[in-house]
Amino acid sequence: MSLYAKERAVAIQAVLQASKVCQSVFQHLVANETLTKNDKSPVTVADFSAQAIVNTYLEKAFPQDPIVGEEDSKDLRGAEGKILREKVHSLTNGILQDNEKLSEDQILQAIDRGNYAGGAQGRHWALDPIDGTKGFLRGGQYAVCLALIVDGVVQLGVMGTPNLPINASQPDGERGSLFVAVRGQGAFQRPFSQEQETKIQFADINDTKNATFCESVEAGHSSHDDASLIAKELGITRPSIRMDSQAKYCSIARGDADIYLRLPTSKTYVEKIWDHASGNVLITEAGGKVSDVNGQSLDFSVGRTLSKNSGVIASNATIFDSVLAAVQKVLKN
Ligand SMILES: Nc1ncnc2c1ncn2[C@@H]1O[C@H](COP(=O)(O)OS(=O)(=O)O)[C@@H](OP(=O)(O)O)[C@H]1O
Ligand SMILES: [Mg+2]
Ligand SMILES: [Mg+2]
Ligand SMILES: [Mg+2]
Repeated sequence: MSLYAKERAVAIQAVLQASKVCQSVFQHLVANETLTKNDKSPVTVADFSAQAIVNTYLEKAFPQDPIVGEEDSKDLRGAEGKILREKVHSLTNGILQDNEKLSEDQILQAIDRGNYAGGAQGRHWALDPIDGTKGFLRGGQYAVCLALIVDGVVQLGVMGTPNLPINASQPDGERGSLFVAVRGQGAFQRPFSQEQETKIQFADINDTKNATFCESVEAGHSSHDDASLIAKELGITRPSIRMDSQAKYCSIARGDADIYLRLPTSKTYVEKIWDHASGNVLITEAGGKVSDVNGQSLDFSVGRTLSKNSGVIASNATIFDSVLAAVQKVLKN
């Protein structure tokens, strides 16, 4: 049996079920189901349900493993949280099998298993139950992102992208893909609808002027102005692909585009490990390279955030040094 085979299988099942709950919530979504958290990012019933589902699957299979999850149950507790709690309860159980159903208390506990502080020792999971919540709300791209970190290094990443076309050249075709990578074992994609996996890799590219780059839809998450200066520096003439969520990592890893740019918009924002862990191993296993804007590897060993890093860039290994040089030239000016 290959290394992390059980973790891989459990993570796939957990992400698939969580992705289904997100699809189901979207179908039932009404505007007032959305909460706004203090950091001004929206959080929905689906974020909570997806975290409850993934954490429940992980607890069953790996009861000793701690989890760093984005959400906590604070807004679901007490009289104030009653309506939301009931919605999360019924939607979560709507996806789980009869023998898996959870009480309200079990859901709150499952969500709060995501409170681990992270760190350099041993193994833990990093979970973003919905990455790109804003994309989810606008019917755009979002991703359920789960990664296993061992002694500070990401070893396994699984992402579910319910709205991403399985084949980028057929944008109106079937949607819903899983992306899976284990360190040293390659990167793969499969549709939600069947288990057959296909190996994926970056597009062949030798000259940056033929590249396409991906960036956030939200200018507040990655500087669009700096990205356009970097594109000019690299001779890129194609328009950028603006896409919500870690689906950007999936897109470049399978060759739909070539470069991922996440350029700091403020000196104070610190990236979260769950926003980059699964993408990190997917990029490497698909033949790419990833670093922060200073050329440093992302350090997943320092807790819940990437406090030693600033921004993220990723691309095919062949053009990576040129991309990094252009990023540094623009950001130094
Ligand atoms: N200021 C700032 N800078 C950088 N990143 C930020 C910032 N604020 C929020 N976030 C995080 O961005 C996550 C969404 O990722 P993207 O920016 O790629 O998607 S999007 O275009 O914004 O939807 C989003 O993840 P989710 O909350 O899981 O959606 C946030 O963790
Ligand atoms: Mg969020
Ligand atoms: Mg996120
Ligand atoms: Mg999220």
